Amino acid sequence: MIASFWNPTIRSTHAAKIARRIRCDDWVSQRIAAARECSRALKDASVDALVTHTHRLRIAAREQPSEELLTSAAAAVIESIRQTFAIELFDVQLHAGFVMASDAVAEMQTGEGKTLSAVLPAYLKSLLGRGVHVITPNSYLAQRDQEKLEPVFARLGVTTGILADQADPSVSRKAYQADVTYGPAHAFGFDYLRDQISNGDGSFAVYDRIQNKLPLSDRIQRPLHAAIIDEIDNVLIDDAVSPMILSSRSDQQAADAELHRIACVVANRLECDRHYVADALERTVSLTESGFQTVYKNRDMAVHPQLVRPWHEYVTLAIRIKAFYRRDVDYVVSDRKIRIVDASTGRIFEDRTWSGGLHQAAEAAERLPVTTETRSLARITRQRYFRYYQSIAGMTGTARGCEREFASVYGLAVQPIPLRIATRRVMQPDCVTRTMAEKWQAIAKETRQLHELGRPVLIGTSAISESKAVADALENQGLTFALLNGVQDADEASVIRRAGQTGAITVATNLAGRGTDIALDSVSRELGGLHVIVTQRSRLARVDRQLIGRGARCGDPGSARIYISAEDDLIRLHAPWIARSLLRSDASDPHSVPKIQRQLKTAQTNQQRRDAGLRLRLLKQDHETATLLRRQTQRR
Ligand SMILES: Nc1ncnc2c1ncn2[C@@H]1O[C@H](COP(=O)(O)OP(=O)(O)OP(=O)(O)O)[C@@H](O)[C@H]1O
Repeated sequence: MIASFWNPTIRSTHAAKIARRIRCDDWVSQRIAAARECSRALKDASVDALVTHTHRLRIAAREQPSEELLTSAAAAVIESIRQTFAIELFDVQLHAGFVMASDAVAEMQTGEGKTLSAVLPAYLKSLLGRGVHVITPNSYLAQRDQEKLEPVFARLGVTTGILADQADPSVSRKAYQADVTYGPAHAFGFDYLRDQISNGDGSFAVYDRIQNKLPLSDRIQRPLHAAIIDEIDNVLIDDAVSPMILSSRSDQQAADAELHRIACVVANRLECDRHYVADALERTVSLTESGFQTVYKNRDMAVHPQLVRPWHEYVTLAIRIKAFYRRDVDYVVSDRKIRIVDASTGRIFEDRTWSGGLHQAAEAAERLPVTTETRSLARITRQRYFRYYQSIAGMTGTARGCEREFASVYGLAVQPIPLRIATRRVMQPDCVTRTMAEKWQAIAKETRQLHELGRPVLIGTSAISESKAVADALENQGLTFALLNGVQDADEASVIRRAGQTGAITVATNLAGRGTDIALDSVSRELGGLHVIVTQRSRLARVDRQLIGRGARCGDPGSARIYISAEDDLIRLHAPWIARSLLRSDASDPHSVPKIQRQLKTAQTNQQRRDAGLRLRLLKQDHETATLLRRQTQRR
């Protein structure tokens, strides 16, 4: 059991078996035709009739899941969506729904209508009455989708719930009692950990829910059954590089606060390569012999009564903060607290802290009160948590490149869904500049030209500091814009609602990079649709593709352009040789652009490989810890 649970070959074989079925064109077209046929019998059915239909399917689901059940479920979903929104589900949406109902990943291009595609698998899995989790990368998308789809499910007699941020356990418990529960991935993971802590036997890392001794009625979650994951590459891959850790938090002043402050002063005196060696990719620092001598010059520090770790570690923490962590990029300061920024979504984590004293080093560097270190109460990797579901499925516009990891880690096959209609997106040639300052000017100029034509423009930046730089450049051009970067008070939903209107200019961090649907008004559609500006290539190509996918959706017109400068993070940190060749050549020479593009793509592929290696290491560690704990428990 444990061996098969961890065996990548068994998982990949399982994925291949599913893939053979869902890749069969005949199977798909027969299912779609049968569902359409069956939905005709339900046309204009009353709510009572639809609820009765669901009731019949629930009985059938308990007896034996079958192809007929799938067809009847699809028919009910088609009809409920038709009655709720007065629209007809497209074939590609049904196709994606069937793929997910078969426990696989549907790769459907951005803007093709994934939100509605998820209704079919969620409805089908809910028929067993054991709860379905519809998991999104963040709370905004969870709430938006639950509000939008609640009437569709209600018409079918299926209840929905939403996991609110920082909700009381009793409120979350109620949300989990619904047939379909929406929420961000971290909320599900942390509720699982909360239940394990209440269980109190500390063995949760090895034994899953079966082992939990807490009565079901006292747990927040029901036993994990089915998960449908939106933006599945973000949830299961990008965010899986670090485990979910539930910790006890205290805002009290740390006993060793003064030591962190002194460490900052010492760190400022040390020189890179002379006193320490820094690895910018791993964000690690090691002291040289000369560094050690300088750090321990004052011998009293080695035996200071408040030390909770060796003195030189305080100094290396302070150096790491100084060298690698940037305000308004990696963290923000608000209410005299450090708040971490999620690099992949641009969101600000309200309740997370760095561990191992790093958070305290950042507080000291920012001259804030230094708080007590959090104590880790429970942890779980995302890989382990999601494997506890009896079935998982998901959807994304960017699964390409992750197929092997999906198969070997989660047993998931990936099925690309054909485009409904050819995209009308015009990719403008990349714009290359030497410096950031030149880039901001070029972006402001292009924005003004498009704004004068009335076209809406979305400028997607990689960090909060960058969004502020763009904002300054636009203000210098006398342009009015909406800023969405997580630190301002603007209501995210209303900014997104206006972003596609004629003449709108929106500057956003990755907050608007995934899942957001920017609707055009009729005039902006006539004028050529949304123009998306990518201010720099991200370290992962999938993040760029998602941002570009905010425009030209569902057959709409639109365009996009990527800006590149020698000072971009991807170049600075991961491919400095590109900066050298860029500075040597004429940046405006169009012949040099394809070469730079190729080099940047290689840098992105290398990053993807490096991250995959990190996740593999984490998985191995997790497996080893689990095996060790299991042996210890058996010996007891
Ligand atoms: N069957 C349909 N008929 C008409 N409009 C639809 C249909 N399905 C979806 N849409 C519309 O298409 C737009 C895009 O849908 P949606 O946001 O679900 O796309 P998506 O694939 O999730 O995009 P992303 O990959 O960016 O998350 C929405 O405005 C939605 O209302």
